[in-house]
Amino acid sequence: MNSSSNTFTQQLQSVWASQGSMLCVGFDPDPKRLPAIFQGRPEGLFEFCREIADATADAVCSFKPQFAYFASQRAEAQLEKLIGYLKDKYPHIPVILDSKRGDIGSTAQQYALEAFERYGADAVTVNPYMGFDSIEPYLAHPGKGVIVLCRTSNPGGSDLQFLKVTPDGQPLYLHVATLAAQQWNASGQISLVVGATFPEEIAQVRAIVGEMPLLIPGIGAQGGDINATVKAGCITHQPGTGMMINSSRAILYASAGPDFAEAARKVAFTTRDALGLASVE
Ligand SMILES: O=c1ccn([C@@H]2O[C@H](COP(=O)(O)O)[C@@H](O)[C@H]2O)c(=O)[nH]1
Repeated sequence: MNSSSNTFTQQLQSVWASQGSMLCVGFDPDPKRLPAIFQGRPEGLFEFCREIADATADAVCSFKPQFAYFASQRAEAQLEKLIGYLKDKYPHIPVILDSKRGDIGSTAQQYALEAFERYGADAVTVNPYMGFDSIEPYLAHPGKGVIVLCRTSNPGGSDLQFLKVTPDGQPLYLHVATLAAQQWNASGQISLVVGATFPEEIAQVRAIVGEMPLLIPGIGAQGGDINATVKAGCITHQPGTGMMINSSRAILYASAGPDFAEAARKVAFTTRDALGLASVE
């Protein structure tokens, strides 16, 4: 099925149904952790990620390359090639560029072109700290997904996200969820990032945003609880939908040996099945 004319949200709806998966595999290729056969190769990051994609594609609802792992290695061309490969070979699987952009409108326009035209991503992560005019330029790209940081998975996220910011004492992350649901999402392009490390907050956000898709990092290497996450983020009448639950390092580095792809596939399927089971229990 070619889904290039579908919106990000439509792509998600069909991939949740066709793949029966809420797993998002993240590409965070750390040169120091690549299996030996990829070390020192000019396109080692691309080749490693391609093997992981081919090994896990039938277990996922989305792929999420992390921009920093490519940019730090002067490997943006490999990121471009990877996303091109994913879109050609797996057009039904949405690709999220995780670059967490945030800047004034004129610069945000350039970041939006970078994500959607240079890289051809279906969605991009953005930081809402600079307000709606820093998010609007991404929404000018019809059908593309704009995934706004809300309650991040890291411990330091509480430093700012827990601050009470409204007269009735709403913390910042719930205020972001409220703005996203009530003011920013007229076009239906917005999703939110909520960490699996904070299931109570996932449930609070879900109560505010209805059926809005949630990108949930934090299972696997960060130790988030799969059952608690799925129960907190589920859409009651549509089990198996509503979430892209990301795992990067636990899948990428399941083995550092020649069996790395097979090991990644095994972890991806075990994770997909655990997510599926939790959604129907
Ligand atoms: O709150 C956030 C937002 C983004 N991330 C990103 O997700 C992956 C997590 O990787 P793991 O190896 O599965 O821990 C990574 O790319 C982060 O940049 C996040 O972890 N938390």
